[in-house]
Amino acid sequence: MIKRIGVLTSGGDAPGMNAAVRSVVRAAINEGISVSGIRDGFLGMHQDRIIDLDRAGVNDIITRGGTFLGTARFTAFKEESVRREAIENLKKRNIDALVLIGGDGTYTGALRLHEMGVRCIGIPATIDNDVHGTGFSIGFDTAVNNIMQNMDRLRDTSSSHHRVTIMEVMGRHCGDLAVVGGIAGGADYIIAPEEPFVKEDLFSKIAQAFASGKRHALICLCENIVNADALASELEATTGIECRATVLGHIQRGGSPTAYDRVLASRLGDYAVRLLIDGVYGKCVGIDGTTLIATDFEEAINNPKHSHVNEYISLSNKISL
Ligand SMILES: Nc1ncnc2c1ncn2[C@@H]1O[C@H](COP(=O)(O)OP(=O)(O)O)[C@@H](O)[C@H]1O
Ligand SMILES: O=P(O)(O)OC[C@H]1O[C@](O)(COP(=O)(O)O)[C@@H](O)[C@@H]1O
Ligand SMILES: [Mg+2]
Repeated sequence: MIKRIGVLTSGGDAPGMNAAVRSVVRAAINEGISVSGIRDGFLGMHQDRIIDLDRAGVNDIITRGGTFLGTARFTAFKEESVRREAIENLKKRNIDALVLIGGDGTYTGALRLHEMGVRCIGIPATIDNDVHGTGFSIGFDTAVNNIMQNMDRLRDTSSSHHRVTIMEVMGRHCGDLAVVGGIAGGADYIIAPEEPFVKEDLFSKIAQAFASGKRHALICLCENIVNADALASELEATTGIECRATVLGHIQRGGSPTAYDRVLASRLGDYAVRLLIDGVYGKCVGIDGTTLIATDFEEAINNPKHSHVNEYISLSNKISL
C-alpha cells in the first residue's frame, strides 16, 4: 500500500505544472496519502532537497506559470550510480511512489527508475507537445496563446511598414507550436520540421503575393530549421521586399496557464494518483479526445507522437497567402 508519494517537475518548465502538482497533492491527501515535493526535478532528488506538501502548501499556485518546485536539466541522471543514490534518498524518506511531471526526457528518466524498482507515473508537461501517449501536453495551449498574441503584435508593425516578418517559435524538433500558433495568428507561411523547407517556394510565393497586391506577410518558423535572421536577409535580397525576424524565445514559455491547461493538469494529476492507488505503475497518463488514457513508458518513449502537422500545413496553404 502506498503511504507517501513524491512529486517532481523536470525538464523545461510548462505553464500548468503547478496546477498538476496541486491536483496530485490534494487528490493524494484526500485518500490519506502523504506527499513530498522534490525540488528541481532529478537534481533535487539526487541532492535530497525534498519538502513536505500539505493542502495549504499548494494554495494560490493554480494561476502561476513556471513551477514553484523548480526544475532542472540534470544529465548526470543518465548514470545508474547517480540514480541509485537518488533512490536511497526516496527510501530514507519513506517515499513509496513517484509522480513525474515533464516531457520525453523526464519519461526516459522515469523508465530507468521503474526498471530499478521505483513505482512511477508520468504526467506530460511540455510546451512542445512532442510526447507520445497524449493528444495534448500541459503547457502547449498556453504557449500557443502566447505565440498568437505576439503574432498579433507583429502584425501591427509588419502591416504598418509593409514588411515580411518572420517569427521563430520553439518546439525543439516538433512543429506543433509553429503550425497551431501560426494558424491561430493567421500566418501566411509556416515552416515546420515535418515538411521539407524549400526556400525558393517561400520566396516565389511571397514575391507573387506582393506582385498581386499583398502589402505585408507573416511567416511562422519552427526553431532548429534555419537561422531566422539569415533567412530574413536572404528573402530581402532575393525578393527586394523588406523583411525582419523576431525570435520569440522563452517569453512563449511563461505566463498564467490557460483554462485548458489548468483543467487538463487537474484531471491528469488526479488520474495519476488513482492509478498508483490501483497498483498501476510504469505508465504515463494522457488524453485522447476527452478521455483519460495511460501508456507504458516504453511505448511512449519509443514511438513518435501522432502528428497532424502535415494536415495543418495543408490547411494553412489553403487559407493563407
Ligand atoms: N536517458 C536518460 N536517462 C536518465 N535520465 C534522463 C535521460 N534523458 C533525460 N533524463 C532526465 O530527464 C531530464 C529532463 O529531460 P529534458 O529532455 O531536459 O526535458 P523534458 O522532460 O521536458 O523533455 C533530464 O535533464 C535528465 O535529468
Ligand atoms: O530552456 P532551454 O534549456 O533553453 O531549452 C529550450 C528548449 O526547451 C523547450 O522550450 C521545451 O522543451 P522540453 O519541454 O523538452 O524541456 C524547447 O521548445 C526548446 O527547444
Ligand atoms: Mg522534451
